[in-house]
Amino acid sequence: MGKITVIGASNWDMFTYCARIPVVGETIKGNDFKTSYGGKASNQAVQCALLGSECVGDDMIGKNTIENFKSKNIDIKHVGLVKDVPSGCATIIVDSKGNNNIIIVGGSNDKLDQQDVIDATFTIQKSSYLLCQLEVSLETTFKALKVAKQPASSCKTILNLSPVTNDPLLMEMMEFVDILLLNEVELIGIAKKTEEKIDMTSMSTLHQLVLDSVMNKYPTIQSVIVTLGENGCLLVSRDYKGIDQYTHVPVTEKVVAVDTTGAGDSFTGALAHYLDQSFDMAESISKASRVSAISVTRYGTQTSYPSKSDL
Ligand SMILES: Nc1ncnc2c1ncn2[C@@H]1O[C@H](COP(=O)(O)OP(=O)(O)OP(=O)(O)O)[C@@H](O)[C@H]1O
Repeated sequence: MGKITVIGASNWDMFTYCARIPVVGETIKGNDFKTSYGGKASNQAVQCALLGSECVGDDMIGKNTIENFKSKNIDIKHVGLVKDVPSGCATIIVDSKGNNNIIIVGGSNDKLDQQDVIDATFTIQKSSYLLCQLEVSLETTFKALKVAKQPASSCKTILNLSPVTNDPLLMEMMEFVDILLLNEVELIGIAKKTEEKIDMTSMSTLHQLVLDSVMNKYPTIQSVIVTLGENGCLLVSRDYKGIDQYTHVPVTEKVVAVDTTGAGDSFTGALAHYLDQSFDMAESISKASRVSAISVTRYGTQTSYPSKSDL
């Protein structure tokens, strides 16, 4: 099996748990406060590593975070410390149903640039998968995707479209993506639709949105996976059943969610791990769903992720 390289952000997550999310100008009492290592790239690398994959991090963070990566056997060759810049951090408010609101301050993550990617060229091109998100500068992510798809490289690219943006650069980036992973809100975001007008529970409606906003526009994208929370995932793939059909992969077991923060990252990291282990797409999705279902039954982001021995 190859290596999985993850490029993007690492944060210090601060969780406030409360009965409901306050409205603007309101002060309420919370029930609990917890902290955890977070950030989309960092989360995805940790979930890959907990399942047994060899991972390379590529971001800029604090000393404790580097220790956290080391303790998970993540290769930190390309992880850097930036002087005089605070680490990225996320303030997360979780209500009693497990729903959340998040504010992210980029800090050192905003310093990750194209030169950092160029320095990691050899590592990226020798990897089986490159995992990217949209939490660091688009130019940096774009560069990483281009490096991965150079003729000398056989690295496959997975882009997790989060947090979603309608920056025109994103349209150019899509040409370098093999697998696009997004949730239903992000799908509506790139389709430039409004949620109220779409029946989100209809798989055929979501399938049509995937065709119109991704598959018919970007012929290089092989597969699109839309994560649907407790409703599982929708897969549309050129190399699975063809794009005229969709596959709905429901969640394998019903669970009681206490905190869904980072479920998407758990799913993304696990998916890369199982694809790298040569499971086919539908099987990898089903296995990744099981991993992320466990993560929503526990509090926090990385603190909620299961390892191989928990499965
Ligand atoms: N309540 C749940 N029960 C079982 N599985 C769940 C539940 N919520 C999420 N999952 C699993 O996690 C996957 C990802 O969840 P979701 O679609 O909520 O991602 P997301 O919106 O990107 O999450 P986040 O942005 O909070 O990280 C789902 O496809 C599903 O497999």
